[in-house]
Amino acid sequence: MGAFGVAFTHIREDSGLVEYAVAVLAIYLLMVLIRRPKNLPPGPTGLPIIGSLHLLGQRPHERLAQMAHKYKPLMSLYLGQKLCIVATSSETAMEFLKTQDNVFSSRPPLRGAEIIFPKDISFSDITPEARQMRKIFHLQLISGRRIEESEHIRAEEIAQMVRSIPSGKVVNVKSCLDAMTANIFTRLIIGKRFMGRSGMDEAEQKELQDFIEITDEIDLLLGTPNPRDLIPAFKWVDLTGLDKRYTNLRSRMESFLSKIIAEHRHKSQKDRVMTVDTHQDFLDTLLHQMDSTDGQEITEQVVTSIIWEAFAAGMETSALVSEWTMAEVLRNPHILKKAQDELDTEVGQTRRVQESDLPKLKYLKAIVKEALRLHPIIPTLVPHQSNAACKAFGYDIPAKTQLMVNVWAIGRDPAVWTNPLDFDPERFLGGDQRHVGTEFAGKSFELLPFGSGRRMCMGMPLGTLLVETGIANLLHCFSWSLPTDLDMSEGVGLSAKKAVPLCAVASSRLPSAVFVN
Ligand code: HEM
Repeated sequence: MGAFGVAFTHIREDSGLVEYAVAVLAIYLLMVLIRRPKNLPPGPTGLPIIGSLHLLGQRPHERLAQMAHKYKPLMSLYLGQKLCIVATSSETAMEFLKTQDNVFSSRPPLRGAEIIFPKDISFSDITPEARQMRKIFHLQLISGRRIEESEHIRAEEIAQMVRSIPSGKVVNVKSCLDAMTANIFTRLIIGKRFMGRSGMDEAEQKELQDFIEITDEIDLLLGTPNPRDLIPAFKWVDLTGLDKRYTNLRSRMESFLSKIIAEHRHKSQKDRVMTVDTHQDFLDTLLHQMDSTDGQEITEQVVTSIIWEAFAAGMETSALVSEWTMAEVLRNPHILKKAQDELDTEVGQTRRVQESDLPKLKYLKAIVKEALRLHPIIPTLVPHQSNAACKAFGYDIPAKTQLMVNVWAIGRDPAVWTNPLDFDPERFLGGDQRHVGTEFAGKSFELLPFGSGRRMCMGMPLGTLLVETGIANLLHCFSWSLPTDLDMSEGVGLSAKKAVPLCAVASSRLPSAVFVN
């Protein structure tokens, strides 16, 4: 059942409330029909009250791509009562993310985000206050200087991951990537290492368990559409129980972090439980900012939002891209071989890959780019919203219209990509002259796994560095084979996860001394 299905199951369970809601909505609907704007892009008519929600199915990006065949690459539809436009071509994406980026750089208000992440970056409009947060987020976590300073963390965690992989046995590759990514992010952000530690006491195990549950719940709740966002008559009733879950989650996030803040404040770096790093982590710098402005600009509420947002935005996305990339390489042995040949030539067999090797690894980089084309983790981007009425392609788009850009469908458009469903890194290396200069940093509108323009992913340099170095190490250190046929299906929901975790057999291909360092 898709995320929309999950949300509406709760409604069906409480039929009394449904009757009440239907009566109120019938009246409301009449008013809406009378006020429906004219000259919109084409799209499905939709049903009363729910609009076209029922058409979205388990993987909305797939259904929207099918609908775009019928209604053209710019279509409009109602999700509940919310008017949405969907861009499904590089031209329409460019119109909204570049030409009219200033109009479409707002976010629609989402009840979940308002409660879970008040005063955040990703779900707020770019106000002067938010600009200040974005600056701090950039400077203290993901700027070039910060990335350079934290290289040792990524190197140590990747080394730990390859050491933990047993030779000749079936390995759950997804779990290895998840643990490595989580450790990098927890060390960068709160100076702690949670995963794969032995000898944890009860309090530490509880802390780890809390961390996993909170991050899973954030992911689940943000991926579950709330009828209150889509159908104004539901605004006053929490029919699905989602609001209660948001509030519970937020208080768990606060209490988890207040303990960590207390540790940061009251213990010296050396004494901190589980602390492994001596440099300032992201939380240290936020607390410093908070103290130096007397909490005027940055309050503990803001710190809580930004810290959890950094986990939510960077951790799972990077791990999922890594898993899809590995899966594509392992099901294409000729690509695996070519990548290993490149690694042996450029790095040799007497040491592991380091970040400084990456500029030489052109084929490896093309592999990651190709995985991002076929498997963008946020297939229709985080929703944008117009902050003023505008015209596009001859249509009238009212203010407060939601924009979805189906980057999943754009990356598979046969008019742009030759054999779009084939995994073919060569297409970026001269195999298709049209794509020799295609990149994913927001300038090539046929490849937008990080979006483009003002709301583009802020963490792209860190995310790609982590994915490329992790994948390079896994391919360099091990020969790989698949124990069974690889299931490449996508799970349900708004983000593109692999439905079945990747498992494979790894055998060491480098001398054992290489694994020690
Ligand atoms: C390879 C991994 C990643 C992928 C595929 C990815 C993808 C995306 C996408 C598609 C968006 C939405 C863009 C839009 O709405 O137009 C986004 C937003 C964002 N990402 Fe990433 N991301 C990744 C890693 C990271 C990392 C490591 C961080 C930082 C720790 C990060 C921080 C953010 C933030 C703060 C936003 C919100 C930007 C805004 O609303 O202005 N991401 N990301």
